[in-house]
Amino acid sequence: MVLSPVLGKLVSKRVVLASASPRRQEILTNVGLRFEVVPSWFKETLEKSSFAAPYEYAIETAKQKALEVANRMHVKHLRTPDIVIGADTIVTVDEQILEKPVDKQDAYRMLSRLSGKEHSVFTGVVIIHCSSKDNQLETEITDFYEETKVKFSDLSEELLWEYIHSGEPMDKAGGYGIQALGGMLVEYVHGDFLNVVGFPLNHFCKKLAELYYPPLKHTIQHTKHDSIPSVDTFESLSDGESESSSFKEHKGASKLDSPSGVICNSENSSGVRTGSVVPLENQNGVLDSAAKVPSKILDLMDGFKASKALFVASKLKMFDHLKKRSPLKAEDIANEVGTSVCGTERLLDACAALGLLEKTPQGYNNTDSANTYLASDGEYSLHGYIIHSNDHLWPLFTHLESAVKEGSRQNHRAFGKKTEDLFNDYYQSQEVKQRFMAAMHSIAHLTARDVATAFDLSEFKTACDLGGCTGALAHELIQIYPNMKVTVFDLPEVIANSSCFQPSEQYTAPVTFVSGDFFTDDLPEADLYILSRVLHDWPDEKIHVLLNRISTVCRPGSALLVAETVLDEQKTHPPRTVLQSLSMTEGKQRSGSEYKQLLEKYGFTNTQIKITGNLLDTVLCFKKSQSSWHAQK
Ligand SMILES: Cc1cn([C@H]2C[C@H](O)[C@@H](COP(=O)(O)OP(=O)(O)OP(=O)(O)O)O2)c(=O)[nH]c1=O
Repeated sequence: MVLSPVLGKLVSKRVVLASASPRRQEILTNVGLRFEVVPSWFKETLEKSSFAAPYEYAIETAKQKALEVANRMHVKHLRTPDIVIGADTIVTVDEQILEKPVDKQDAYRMLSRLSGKEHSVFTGVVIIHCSSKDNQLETEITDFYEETKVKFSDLSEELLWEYIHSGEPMDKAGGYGIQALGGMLVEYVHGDFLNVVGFPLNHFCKKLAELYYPPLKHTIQHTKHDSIPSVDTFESLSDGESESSSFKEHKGASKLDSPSGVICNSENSSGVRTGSVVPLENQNGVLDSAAKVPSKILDLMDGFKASKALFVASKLKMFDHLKKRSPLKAEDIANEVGTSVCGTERLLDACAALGLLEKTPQGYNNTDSANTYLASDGEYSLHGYIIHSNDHLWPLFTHLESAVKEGSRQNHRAFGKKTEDLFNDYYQSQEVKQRFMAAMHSIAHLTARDVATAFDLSEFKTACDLGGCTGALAHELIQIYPNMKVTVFDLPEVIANSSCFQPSEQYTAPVTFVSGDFFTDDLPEADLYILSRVLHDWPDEKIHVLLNRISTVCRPGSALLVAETVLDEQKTHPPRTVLQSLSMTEGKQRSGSEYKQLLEKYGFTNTQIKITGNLLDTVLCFKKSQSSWHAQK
């Protein structure tokens, strides 16, 4: 995200493009945006004459398309996206709005009106920020439009019909596609070319920049406000929650039309910024001089301290104590946990500085996030995974230098044991086994909804989650698809310990647990097999055995759902997954095309990939009939 770092602000969000237009998908994919495509069902039938200007019609249509998708995802699929993007492109000539032609005659009518003339192409775009409050969908809508002027040459009847017979006009506004054969009809274009193709990318990036970083009032008159902000401005910001709160703060500021919150602090200090020694801020509040602070690099340098503070506070169950009773002073917590008062106070302050706790004169409180994700009994507790990160990943990563030099996992240095012995240990020590399962459960529970709903799986009557561990995904599946019967297949030691992770509610169709080794034992029959966070862990030889076995038991028409984080084709995104590879397992993370290729090798076809933008993406593929698979091999 070098050219338009503002798009990086969307990385941690569930972004949905409410459009079936392959051009829009391509434009946004090409700049590295990760999003889901959910075409809108809204019929483009608004009364054109009720709009004062054509662009108002395009914006309203775009808005209705996006709102329809946001509502449908919220109500029907129980998934509220963070951002829905909608667009509508129209062509106007002689004050008439032209949309997509309904048939060849209609295309002829449109193109002959455009022949030899200049016309306008308008794209209306809306960006809807969604949230869910008391199960109600709440939306904040931002819209804009872009106009591009296009002039056609005089078109002969012959050329016109030849073009129409090419089939190109039919799914395009005004009956032409400037990006392909239609380009030959065009004498000039004034304005954004991509706007004609269906998505005004430049204006979109500027709009996002305005939304996430509105210009400061005191500097705006000195700055030309027509460029996309510089790299540091956006990339230095962190992911996740803090991002959405920064969005709110800045949006609030823009509504009030005067700096407030974070921005206000920088303006207050502007009083001392008159001398030449103190660098001036640019329109985004970032220092402009050569002395500007490389905050991203500084954050990376300090990242390990923040991780360790989180790990230790979790290990000492400070978030659990604060969930039970708060506010608590440092001495109270130190007494409960058995730690020094001064050390505890420093750790609690660090957690408050990181936004995990709130500090008040009465003592410390958990934030909502700490209650949900950090307390060990939180609804989506990550406690298990945090402890695993502290006890297992941290020691491994302290030997990263050796790992890079030797190109291998450093279990021998970190734990004094070879990888195989360490693995066997997991199934001997009850405590380590429980800890590992708790870690897997944390992530599976947190990602279950995403994985279960990325595709409509209602056609499958039976599913088998191979390596399904505690059954977190299986339980989510039967909640969403009540007619589905789900089996969890995992090692006997895992199944024996899974009972303490079962949800308290009673389900009418319980999950079945079957023990076995998916490399050697018979796999249960199912219409849908699931491999969630399995493939990236194993070397190619093992994957060969596993996929071969699944392919053999899979009937034609049955499917395999793989849940993993799918890397981009360059394999540098998302960073969390790229960093995970540094633990040097024998397995590897893969890009979408690599998963597709791998699955095709084992007779799976029609591969569809859903990038959820969250922790796990999903790949769904179907078993080919035996004959066509063998014919291809
Ligand atoms: C003028 C012109 C339009 N187009 C396309 C862009 C849009 O996809 C289409 C206009 O129709 P739209 O209704 O804007 O979009 P769509 O139906 O393709 O997709 P959705 O409604 O699901 O968002 O015309 C070109 O591809 N090239 C061109 O030169």
